[in-house]
Amino acid sequence: MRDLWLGITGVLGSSWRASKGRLLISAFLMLLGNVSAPLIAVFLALATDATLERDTDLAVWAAVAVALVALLSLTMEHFAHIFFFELADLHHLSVEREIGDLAHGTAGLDQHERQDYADRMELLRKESWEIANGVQTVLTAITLSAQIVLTAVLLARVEPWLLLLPLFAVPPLIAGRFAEARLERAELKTAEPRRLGWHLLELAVSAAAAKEIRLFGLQRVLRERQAAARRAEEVPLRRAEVAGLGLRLIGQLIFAIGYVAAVVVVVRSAIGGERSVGDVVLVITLAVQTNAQAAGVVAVAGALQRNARALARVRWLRRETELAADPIVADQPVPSALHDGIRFDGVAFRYPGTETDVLRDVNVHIPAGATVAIVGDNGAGKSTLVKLLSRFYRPSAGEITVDGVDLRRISPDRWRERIAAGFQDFVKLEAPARESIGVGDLARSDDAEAVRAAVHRADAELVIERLPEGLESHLGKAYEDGEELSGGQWQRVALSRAMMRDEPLLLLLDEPTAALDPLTEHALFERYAASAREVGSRTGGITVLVSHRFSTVRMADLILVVADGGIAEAGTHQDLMARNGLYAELFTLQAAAYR
Ligand SMILES: Nc1ncnc2c1ncn2[C@@H]1O[C@H](COP(=O)(O)OP(=O)(O)OP(=O)(O)O)[C@@H](O)[C@H]1O
Repeated sequence: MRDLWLGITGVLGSSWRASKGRLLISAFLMLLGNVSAPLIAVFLALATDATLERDTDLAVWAAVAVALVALLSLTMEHFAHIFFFELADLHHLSVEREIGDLAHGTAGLDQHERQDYADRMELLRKESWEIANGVQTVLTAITLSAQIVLTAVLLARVEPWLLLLPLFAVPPLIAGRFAEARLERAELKTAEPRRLGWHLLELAVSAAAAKEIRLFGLQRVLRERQAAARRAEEVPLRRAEVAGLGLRLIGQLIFAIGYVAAVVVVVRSAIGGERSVGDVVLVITLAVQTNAQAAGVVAVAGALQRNARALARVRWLRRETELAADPIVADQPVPSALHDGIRFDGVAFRYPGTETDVLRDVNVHIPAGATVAIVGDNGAGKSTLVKLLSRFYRPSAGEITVDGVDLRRISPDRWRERIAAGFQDFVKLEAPARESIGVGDLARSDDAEAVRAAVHRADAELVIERLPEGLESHLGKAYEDGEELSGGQWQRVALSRAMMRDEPLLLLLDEPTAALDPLTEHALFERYAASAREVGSRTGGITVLVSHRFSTVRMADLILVVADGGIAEAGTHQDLMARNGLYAELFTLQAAAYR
C-alpha cells in the first residue's frame, strides 16, 4: 500500500516538475471526459420520460445534451493523450537519466558484478516506460474515481440498494491484484533465461562471435539453447498469465451476477409503477457503465501496481547506491609520491553473495618504485588483487595500506586519478581516436600532444598512422566513416589510453597485451618497465603486470605467484628459480614449449 501511495505521489510530483501546464490541461480533459459518461444516462432518462410525456421541447434538448456529453466522453481522452505523450517523453528522459546516474554512482563493482542486481536492473530497464506512462495511469485512476462516485450518487437516487452494485466490482479488483503478483513472481523467476536468450541472440548477430560459431559448427546448438531459454522464460510466464486470466474471469462473473440482480430490482419496481421508464433506462445505462468502470478499475489498478513496483525498484536502486557508499570516511589525501609502497596485511576477500574466500591471508609488501608481476593459474585471484588495488572492492578482512594509510581512507575517485590501467577486457570506445585515447586522462583528453605522447608510450604509432585522418579518424562501426580495427589494434588504442597519465602512482596492466604476440608483448613491457622505473625513481610509482607469459614476467623486480587463495611465492626471477618451487616449474614448462 505504501508503495502504491509513493508511486502515485511520485508520478504526480515529477510530472508537476516536468510540466505544470501539460499536467493541469490533461487532468482537466480527463475529468471532463470521465464525468460526461454518467451524464449520458441522466440525459437519456430525461429524453425517454419527456418523449413518453410528449414534451417535445424537453425531449429534443435532452437528446442534444446526450449527443454533447457522448461527444465529450468519447473525445476528451484522445485530446488528453496528446499531452500525455509529451509528459511521458519528458518523464522517460528523467527516469533514464536517474537510472544512469545511480548505476554510475557507485565507486566499486559490488553491484555490477552481482546476479540479483543484474536481474533487477534488467527489469527496471524494461519498466522505465511503465514509469513514464505512470501519469496517464494516475490521472485515469483519479478521474475514473470521480466517475464512479457520480455514478454511485445517481444510482442511489433511484434506489439506495443499488449502491451495493459497486461492491460487486471489488472481487475483480482483488482477482486483478493476485494476477499481477503472480505475474511479477514469474517475471523475476524468468529473468535469468531471458538474459540468457538475449545473450544468445546477441552472439548470433555479433560479427566477433560469428567466426567461432561457424568454425565450431555451433549454430544448431546455439539455436537450440536459445529456443530452450525462450521456453524456460515463456512457459512460467504463460502459466502465470493463464492463471491470472482465470482469476480475473471469476471476478468478472461475480460482478455480472450483481449487475443482473440490480437490473431485475429496478425493472420490477417500474412494472409496479414505483419508477418511471426513464429510471429503468438510467439504471441499465449506468449499470453497463459500472461494468466498464469495474474493468477500468482492474486495468488501472494493475497499471498503478506496475508503476508502483517500478518506482519501488528505482527507490531500491537509490538505496543500493547509498549502501554501496563506504562506511569509512575517506579523510586522507592521496600521497603525491610513494615512499614505502603498498602493503597487504592479512587480506582476505570474498565476492558479495558468494560462499568462499577467493583470497585468504594475503601478506605482501610491494615496494615503492617497483615493477611487480603477478602470475598464477586461471582463476587463482590475480585480477581480484588488481580490483582490490583499484579500490573496486574492499577487502573482507585485513588491510591494504598505501604508505601506511589504509586505502579505504583515501577517496576512490582521488586514488583513481593517480592510477593508469589497461585490462584484457578493455572497452572499444567508439569515438574519434584522439578521444578514445584521451579519456585515459579526462582533464587532458583534448590535448593532442598528450595523446601523441601516450600513443608513443604504447608503441601504437603505426596504428594511428594507418588511419585516414590520424587521431581525428572515427573508430568503430557506430560511425558511417568509422574505421574498424583489428583486435590487436584496438588493444593498442586501449594501451595508449592506459598511458595517458604521465606519472601514475600505480600502473595496472591486467593482461592488456594478451592480443599481441609474445615478442611484441615482451618488447612493449620492457619499454613500460624502463619508463616506469624512470617515473618510479621520481614518484615511487608502482607498476603491476598480470601476465601468463613468463618471458615477460621475468624482468619484474618482484614476482608474486598466486595459488590456493594466497601468495605462494614472492621474489625476483633468480630467487624463485633458485627456490625451485611452483614458479620454477611453470617457467621451465613454458620455456620448453617455446624451444
Ligand atoms: N564478480 C565475481 N563474483 C564472484 N566470483 C568471482 C567474480 N569474479 C571472479 N570471481 C571468482 O574469483 C576467482 C578469482 O578470479 P580472478 O578473475 O581474480 O582470477 P585470475 O587469476 O585473474 O584468472 P585469469 O587468469 O583466468 O584471468 C575465480 O574463482 C572466479 O570464479
